[in-house]
Amino acid sequence: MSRIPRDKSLDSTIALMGDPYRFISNRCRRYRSDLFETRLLLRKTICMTGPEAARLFYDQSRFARHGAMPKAIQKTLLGVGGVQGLDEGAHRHRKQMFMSLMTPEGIEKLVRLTSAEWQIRVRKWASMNAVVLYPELHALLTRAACAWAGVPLADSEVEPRTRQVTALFDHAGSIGLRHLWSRRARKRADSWAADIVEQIRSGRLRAPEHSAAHVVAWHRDFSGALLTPQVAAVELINVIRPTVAVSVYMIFVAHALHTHPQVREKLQAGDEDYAECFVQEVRRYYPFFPAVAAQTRLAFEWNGYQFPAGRRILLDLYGTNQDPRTWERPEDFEPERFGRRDGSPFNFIPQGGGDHYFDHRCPGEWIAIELMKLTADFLTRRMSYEVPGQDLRIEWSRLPALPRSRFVLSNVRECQELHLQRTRWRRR
Ligand code: HEM
Repeated sequence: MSRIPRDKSLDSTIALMGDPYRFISNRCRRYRSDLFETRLLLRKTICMTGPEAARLFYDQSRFARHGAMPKAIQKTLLGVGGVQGLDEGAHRHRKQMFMSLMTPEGIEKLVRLTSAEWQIRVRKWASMNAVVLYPELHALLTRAACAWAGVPLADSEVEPRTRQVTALFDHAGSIGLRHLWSRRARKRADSWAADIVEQIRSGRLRAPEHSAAHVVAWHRDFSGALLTPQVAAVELINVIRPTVAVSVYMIFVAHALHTHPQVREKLQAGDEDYAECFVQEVRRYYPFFPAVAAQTRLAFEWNGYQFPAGRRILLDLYGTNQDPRTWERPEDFEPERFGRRDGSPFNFIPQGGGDHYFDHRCPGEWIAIELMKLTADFLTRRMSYEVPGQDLRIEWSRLPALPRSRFVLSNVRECQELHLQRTRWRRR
């Protein structure tokens, strides 16, 4: 039996916060192992990286999610009582509710709504000297996500709701005031969403039948009861918040187009297959979600290592997407690699691994991909712009990591002649 390598420091929380994306893979390289043990927030934690570790992590007979996420993340990013902390039958039943929203028609509708918002913004940006893209995308996506989810949003509400929803993912991983702001935003966003659920149930608000607000408000839990308004609110926000968070990937689409101009030419030609490979490479190459947490249900042995019961486990998402055993020259940005990928659900895991319906893998993966393709389409074919001098270096210690300048555009123009119809959404 081999001993799981132990990190030397008493607690590694500060080291993790300082380099959240490379903390696990750097140490695994140092220990020449796919796993090591450390303490995070004083709790013993086994950190793992790579496709074999990912396959193990998604074995539900060995790992559970309930109680695995630190409270600070529950009180901000995730909310309390949502699908992320459920296990077994209760999880599969709730997950089905999310998957029922991810139909080709549903996703196509969201892409249409987002495209209309992009068009409105491009016209506005054309009258501005400079545009900081990241905050602009927050408002654009909040409008599109709410319209899609059946959540009414008056013009006067757009700004405060955008700030609240954004704080849930943009400030959750911070400490100090930004973290407190995220906690306050969670309380406000939950009470806004709970009110919408109650309005739908009492007949004061009619949400379209297949919209997220309608589906969540009338969803019956495993036991047959309606969700409490508080839990329904968390699940409704579980649709709106991550849709707005696609703004992070959209910024990386812009960043990749700027730093790899040869890619832009290929996208301008309108090759749909290449566009798919491009956004997959953006999701592989750039950092977003560093890791996911679970805990062992029971003691077991794996590859000669003994795992104790009740141990917290962190799976390295970013490092697995960069693992040289799967990816040749992982440090190169090369969309073509996705034309020859094996398609394993455990070696490319920017939004989690395993199965969308049965595991905790992100149900919004197809949304993220389609909204990123839409972004690439706008930035290469439907508008022109310049990228003025700015600091585009990525802030690796931030969660989520972003270019320091948040991507500034100038001289924006709408391309009338390239208003081409997007081809229909197709699931791969
Ligand atoms: C912005 C891009 C996105 C990223 C980087 C992302 C990332 C992730 C990750 C890493 C997980 C956890 C996987 C695991 O625990 O194994 C997750 C779960 C989840 N995501 Fe996403 N996500 C994104 C977009 C979306 C969208 C657009 C939606 C919905 C509209 C969504 C809804 C959810 C939900 C509800 C879960 C919990 C699933 C479960 O526990 O079964 N996400 N996401």
